[in-house]
Amino acid sequence: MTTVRQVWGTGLKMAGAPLVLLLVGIFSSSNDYLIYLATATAVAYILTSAFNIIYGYAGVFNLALVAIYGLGAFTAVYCVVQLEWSFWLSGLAATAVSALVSVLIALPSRRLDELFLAIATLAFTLALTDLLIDWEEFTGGAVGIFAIPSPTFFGLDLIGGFPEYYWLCAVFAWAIFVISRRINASGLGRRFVALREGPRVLAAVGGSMGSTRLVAFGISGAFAGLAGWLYAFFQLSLSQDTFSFQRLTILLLATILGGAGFLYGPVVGVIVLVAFGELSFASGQSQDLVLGVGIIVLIALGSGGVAGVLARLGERWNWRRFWVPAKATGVGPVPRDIPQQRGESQPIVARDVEPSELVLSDVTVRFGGTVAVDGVSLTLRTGESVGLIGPNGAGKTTLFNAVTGDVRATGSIKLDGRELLGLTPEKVVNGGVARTFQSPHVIPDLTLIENLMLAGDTGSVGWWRQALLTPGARKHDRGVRERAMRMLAEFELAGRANEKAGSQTYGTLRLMEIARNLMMNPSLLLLDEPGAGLTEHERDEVASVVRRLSGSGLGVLLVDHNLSLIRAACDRVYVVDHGQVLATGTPDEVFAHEGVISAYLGVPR
Ligand SMILES: Nc1ncnc2c1ncn2[C@@H]1O[C@H](COP(=O)(O)OP(=O)(O)OP(=O)(O)O)[C@@H](O)[C@H]1O
Repeated sequence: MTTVRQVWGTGLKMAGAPLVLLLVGIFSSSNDYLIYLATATAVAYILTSAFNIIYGYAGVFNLALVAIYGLGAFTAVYCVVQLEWSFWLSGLAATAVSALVSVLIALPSRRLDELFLAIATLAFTLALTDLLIDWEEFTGGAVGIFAIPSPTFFGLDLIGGFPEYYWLCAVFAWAIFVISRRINASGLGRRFVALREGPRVLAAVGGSMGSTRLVAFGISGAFAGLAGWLYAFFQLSLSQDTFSFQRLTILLLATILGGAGFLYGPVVGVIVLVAFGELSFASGQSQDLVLGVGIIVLIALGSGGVAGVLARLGERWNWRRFWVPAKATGVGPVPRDIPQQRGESQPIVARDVEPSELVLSDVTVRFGGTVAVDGVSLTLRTGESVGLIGPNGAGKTTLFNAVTGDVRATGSIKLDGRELLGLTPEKVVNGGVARTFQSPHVIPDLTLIENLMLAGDTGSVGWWRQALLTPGARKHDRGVRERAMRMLAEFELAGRANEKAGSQTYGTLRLMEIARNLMMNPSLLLLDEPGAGLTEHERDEVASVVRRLSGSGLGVLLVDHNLSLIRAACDRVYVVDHGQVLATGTPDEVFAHEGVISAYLGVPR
């Protein structure tokens, strides 16, 4: 039974899209209007996929995409009409120019937050539109360009609106679908998800917001340029309408209505919008009215659009054995043959940790007039667990933030002699210092194994190999998945690998966050209040995990208010108060220290 289902699933996956495109082509080839509609739908699908990659997968609201599409269309026509290049070369040029310009837009805005980035891309659209209209040689100005020559392929005319041109567009639509699916199931897809769900999560797993954004802009720009090229030779005339605001609205609507972030979202969205368009045509209503109704439907569907509704229904009625659309997570099936229980005798980190030393000297952090950390010096070596305690507001988290590059500090923070001050959080993580947060930084919509796999790509294959899911990238991916499963087993979480992080207890999430950090093979681990909000049993589990971590060679710096956890887990303790080190020594020594007792009980020193 399983085998039949597997064969059916694989067959559907491999042959489903080409079969649908083939049937559409055969069915509509005898009718001019239907073939025109089918071709327009295929081109619109490619453009919508471009927006789905950048917005649906990576969460970047890039309003410049329609302008990039227009740029691709005009570049292709310029290459053919003015430079007399071949049709195919013009497609290559349109795709490359669009990808390049898209990356150039992203470059100055690498560190902007979402809203400002959206405004920046909108400003780019306005500027490019004006520029293109003024550049008459390139765009034909306000009038546009007419009489674009039809392409030929080995003597065969590919005239827009005729079946041959549909087949060309169908092949490209299929290729874009395959690439989108591969991105969806790759490490690159995971990075996009992390970017979408929170840049701090991305940095915590060693990814760079700036470069992940650049890749998303590049890929979506290339898709949009390709769509522009196909559109230009389909219409055989071009005007400013190619990148009008109405087209932008339709693009947004198709992506969000279909289901942003879902592989099948653009397919559904484009089909629904084409149906709406036909409805407006048949009923004699204006397209704006139909668009308005579309937006109302969109609001009624809630987030996730049509694909989201199908996914919710599928989960409720257990349609999983048939088909349920899945949102991009960058994860394939979870292996079943991995041990579910940890081996107590085995260390958590199954590798030799390189000896490492973190040395903080005279570290100071100021927030305006507040000195949160005031000249702190401490050391942490591999193979030891060190506690950092102090009353609320003493500066413990700020000190963590200084080490991990989350706040500016003065003084010196050296890892094996290399200065960490001034490095970005992802560079610190990639240098071997990982951390957890006071409230766990996880992606609630992803399962536990998916959350772990986000961190499994350090030192991995390049982004383009991941995007194309080459054999090397596939092998790497399988390795990451198996390692994530083993890591979950080490924390006795393997049984919950497929459960959403959002439905887990604090205790599970804290262990999962530690496991995710271990996926990056750090030398030193900073744990910020791992015992907060846990039951006594869960706190004992955390203490045992910390002991096992330092026993297997890692250096652990542990902040917590629970002194029995600190006593059970730590070899040495630093006590801070008002940003300064008050005492240091073994747990027994510091807990007997008068100044520590008065700081905790609030008695004047
Ligand atoms: N981003 C910030 N901007 C301004 N002040 C801050 C900021 N972060 C921390 N502070 C201040 O710095 C001081 C130290 O705060 P911090 O969170 O590091 O203390 P803590 O020891 O971790 O406390 P807790 O145990 O309650 O988590 C506090 O006075 C806090 O108000």
